[in-house]
Amino acid sequence: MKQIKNICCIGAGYVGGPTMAVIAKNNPHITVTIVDINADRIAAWNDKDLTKLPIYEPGLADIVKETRNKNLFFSTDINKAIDQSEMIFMSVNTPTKTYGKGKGMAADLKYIELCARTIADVATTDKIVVEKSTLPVRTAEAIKSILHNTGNHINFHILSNPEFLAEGTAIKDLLNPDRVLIGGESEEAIESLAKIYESWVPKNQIIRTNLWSSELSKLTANAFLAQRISSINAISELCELTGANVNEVSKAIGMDSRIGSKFLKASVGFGGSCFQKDILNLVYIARSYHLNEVADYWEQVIIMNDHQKRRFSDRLIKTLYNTVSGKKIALLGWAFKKDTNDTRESAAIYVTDHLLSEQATVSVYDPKVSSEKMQSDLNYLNTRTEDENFNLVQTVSNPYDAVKNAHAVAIMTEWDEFITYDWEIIYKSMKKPAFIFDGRNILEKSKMEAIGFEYHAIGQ
Ligand SMILES: NC(=O)c1ccc[n+]([C@@H]2O[C@H](COP(=O)([O-])OP(=O)(O)OC[C@H]3O[C@@H](n4cnc5c(N)ncnc54)[C@H](O)[C@@H]3O)[C@@H](O)[C@H]2O)c1
Ligand SMILES: O=c1ccn([C@@H]2O[C@H](COP(=O)(O)OP(=O)(O)O[C@H]3O[C@H](CO)[C@@H](O)[C@H](O)[C@H]3O)[C@@H](O)[C@H]2O)c(=O)[nH]1
Repeated sequence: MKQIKNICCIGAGYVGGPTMAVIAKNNPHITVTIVDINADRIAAWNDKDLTKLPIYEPGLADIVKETRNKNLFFSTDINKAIDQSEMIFMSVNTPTKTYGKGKGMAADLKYIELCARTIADVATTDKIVVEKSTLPVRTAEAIKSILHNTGNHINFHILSNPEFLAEGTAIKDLLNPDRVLIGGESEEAIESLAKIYESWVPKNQIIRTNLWSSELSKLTANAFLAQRISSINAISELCELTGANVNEVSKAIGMDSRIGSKFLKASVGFGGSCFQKDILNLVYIARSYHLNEVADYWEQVIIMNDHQKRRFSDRLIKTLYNTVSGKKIALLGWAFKKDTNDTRESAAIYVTDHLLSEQATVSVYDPKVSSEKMQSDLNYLNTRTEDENFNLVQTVSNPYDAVKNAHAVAIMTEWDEFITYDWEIIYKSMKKPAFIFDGRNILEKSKMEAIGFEYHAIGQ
């Protein structure tokens, strides 16, 4: 088995940063260099002020502080880091394609292909190349073809090692993973990677499969997780019409050990950079094999999620006497879940866009998301001009400013601090009747009603 002394990770994002920091922490004898084409991102990772790291994750700054410039390095010198490493992780983004064949469905593999080509061009010694990005099943075949056709007689071994961390709990998940999955063809390469994980992960939790099972397991895990959310969200709509309470239904079914209690929280709809993209990709792959029933089955998870987001804003508008025109709506939360500054595919973006189209003005507070990010998320939708978005959406750094004179408060993210606010003061500062639309079911209905609010939760 090859002793790994130098690791390079291409992509200093939400996965590359935390994953490599944890590998470096647990393997002080290995030098880990994370590289990226984005110089600003690398500069932020190198910032002395740890509050300026490009990613907010509980516990991350401490590990970066402990390892940075000891055995963890951030750099833009991609070629040098590749050449000096025996093992290279590819942790670049694989977003949904926005052009050409497969537009809106397939994964865009241009970044991963560019990584493979750079490795092929630069490498002068044998390398183990690890797919850390989430990829369509059989991508390793294309990577192999690119690497093996360089004609420079270098041996490349390709492994699939998908990442299962969730944002907001990335460090906890990395330190105590349910399992580590390694797919590959070369036993020696597999064992070299397993050895790195064995420095903190129990051996029986490191599983080995063939390449294709590993690639497909990642898409399947996300499809199953998202499917649970869409399933409970589908039931939440029925609850609202029948007097059942979705929290009670979740608890009742979750205590069945065959079902399990996790991932049964009804919400305004799941967001994040992964679930939608990975299921669309799975649907695309199924269709490309002419498996239409399989594709339709998984596509329904997305259809249900889009319905849930739209249903939330429809209900808000309907309750506010069928119009929000000229009304101020306060949004608490913009991130796609608590404890992260990531906003990709956050339900808040789509709810805001719908409310703006109905001529509402929106005021937003999020403890970790910048005003610039909120505006750029809205501008990306291209529904209206940047100036219009800027004029209609007020982004504030104090939650009490967001709710002042608002007709309704919509809770979009389950940040813990929202529960502890002085809701009496909020009530007093709002227009009456004062409405709350709790997209995360985090507040207590009876308490809110006692204060005077008209309180609407999901599935109640
Ligand atoms: N975000 C998550 O929670 C999560 C969890 C598990 C798996 N994944 C998967 O991991 C992959 C990365 O996700 P992410 O959230 O870290 O993405 P990200 O956008 O935060 O980071 C990707 C980084 O790769 C860089 N990059 C792109 N092409 C490059 C190149 N050729 N050379 C050097 N750098 C390059 C980008 O500049 C960017 O900084 C995706 O495939 C995603 O599906 C993400
Ligand atoms: O019961 C639940 C659980 C989650 N959510 C929402 O679902 C979305 C995704 O949440 P979560 O899965 O916790 O975060 P991600 O960071 O998107 O992590 C998912 O996507 C990653 C990227 O592939 C995987 O690595 C993780 O295992 C997988 O959980 C968020 O909007 C949550 O608010 C709910 O609405 N109800």
